[in-house]
Order: sequence, then C-alpha cells, then structure tokens
Amino acid sequence: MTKQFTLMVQSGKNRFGEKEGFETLEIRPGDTLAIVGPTGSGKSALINDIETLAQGDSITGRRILINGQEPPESFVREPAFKPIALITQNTRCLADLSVEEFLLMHIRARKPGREDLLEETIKLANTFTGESISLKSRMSGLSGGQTRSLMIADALVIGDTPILLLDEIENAGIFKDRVIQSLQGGNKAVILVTHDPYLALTADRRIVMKHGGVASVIESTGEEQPLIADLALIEDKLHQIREKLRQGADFSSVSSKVFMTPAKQSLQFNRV
Ligand SMILES: Nc1ncnc2c1ncn2[C@@H]1O[C@H](COP(=O)(O)OP(=O)(O)OP(=O)(O)O)[C@@H](O)[C@H]1O
Repeated sequence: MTKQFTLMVQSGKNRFGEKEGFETLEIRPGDTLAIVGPTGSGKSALINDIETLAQGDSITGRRILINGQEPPESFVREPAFKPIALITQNTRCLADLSVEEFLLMHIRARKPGREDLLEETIKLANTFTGESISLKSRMSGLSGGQTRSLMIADALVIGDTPILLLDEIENAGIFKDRVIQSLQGGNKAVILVTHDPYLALTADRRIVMKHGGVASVIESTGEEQPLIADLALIEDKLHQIREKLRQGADFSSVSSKVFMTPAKQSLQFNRV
C-alpha cells in the first residue's frame, strides 16, 4: 500500500525578485496538476524544486513541505525512501540490459519477491504505446515512445511512489489519453510539465508559469469538458493519419474536409 503524502509548495520569487502569485500550493493524493508556460518561464525549475525537496536553497527560494513539515534527509538522499519519482524526456537507461533484466532489477530493489509485477508492468506499458515492447527487447534499442511508456508503467507499478513528476512526456508514439487515465486512476499526486493542450486541460489544476515564477493557478471547473472531448477527437484523427503516413499511404485524393468535424466547429465557437 502506497503511503499518503500531502505536498506543500511555499512560494518563492520569480527572476525579477518579485513574489510569486500564490502563498502555498497544496497537492494531495489523487491530484493531477499541469505546469504550463512559454519556453524559459521556469517550468523545469519548479519541478526540480519539488524533486529535490528544495528548502529555500534553490534559485527560486521555494520551500517544499511534506505533510506540513520539512522532509527528513532520507527522503532527499536515499532512493529507497524517496517518495517522488521524476520522468523526463531525457530519462534513459544507460545499462545495456534487456527489458526483463531492467524491470527485475528494479523489482528486486523496490519490491523484493514481487517478480509477478514484471508481466503487469509490460502489459501496462504496451497499452501506452502502439509499438509493442517485448521482455527480450534491449533497453537501449527502445524508441522514444516505448521508453516513455515503459518508464511510466515502471513508475506506476514497480516504483509506486506517491508523487510522480513528469517533464514533457508527450511523444507521438504514446496514447496520451490512456497514460493520463492510468495516472489519474490511482491515489498518486501527479504533476506534469506539458505543452500539450489535451494533457494540460485534463489536469485538475493548471499552474501557469511566467518569468520564472508561478503567475496563477487555474482550477478546472468541468466547463472545459466539451473542449477536451474535441481535442480527443482531433488527437484520434491525427493518430489515424500519422499511422497511415507511416505505412506509406498516399493522401493526394483525400479531401481536407476530413478535418471539418464538429470538433473544429465547436473549437471556433469556444474561441469567440
Ligand atoms: N525564479 C527564478 N529566478 C531566477 N532564475 C530562474 C527562476 N526560475 C527559473 N530560472 C532560470 O530560468 C531558466 C529557464 O528556466 P526553466 O528551464 O525552468 O524554464 P522552462 O519553462 O522549463 O523552459 P523550457 O520550456 O524551455 O524547458 C533556467 O536557467 C532557470 O534556472
């Protein structure tokens, strides 16, 4: 059973030394937060503050508390006690192991005796990606989409940390809707940096970054549901076209009306 942690982010300063647009941000088990903002606005710095459990000692001056208190040193230094897992677009496995060897190594470190989790992890990873991963595949030979899918499944099933940080995990090779459903299915706090509108809108809250600081925190009211449904349709259409392209399809005779779905009409409506 995963331990429950409530994370508190206490505000710091943006790059102009100005106070951020919040006092304390409370993140509870089961919450999903998206961090959005232009390039260089401080998204990675925020996620790094959380990952390193900053105590006013980073460039932003933020403090991260767990269950209202400064976290013990072991949470920061000892991987086995660390309640936070971070997956970034640069997450790579350097060892030249098979997927099976890699997962077993992680199981032995985190959940000794639970070799049964091997199958569960690979099964979940394969729901995230269209390019099936086999236990015999080499870790170093996996594509970007396969690597992200495996890392997310590994973090959910084997790592099982109560707080999961994901830095730009979007990739053409993964089914984002399935990933977000799995992430939101458990009792974990999930914080993701994203430029992807679908992922950003499906989060419970959006942290909007500007000039190195949090400018605002927007709570989802549920009124964005029609837009999310539209985006899902567009994603699906894009996925179909991408797959056909990959198979070498010729689109010269296809009318562009294929994009004029109700989704597009309501997007235009929403913009008014
Ligand atoms: N509060 C702050 N005060 C001073 N410098 C900051 C602050 N926040 C971020 N920075 C610095 O600004 C630069 C850009 O920040 P960061 O990499 O976090 O942006 P980003 O939004 O993740 O960018 P990208 O979308 O390109 O990945 C970094 O050098 C970072 O150290």
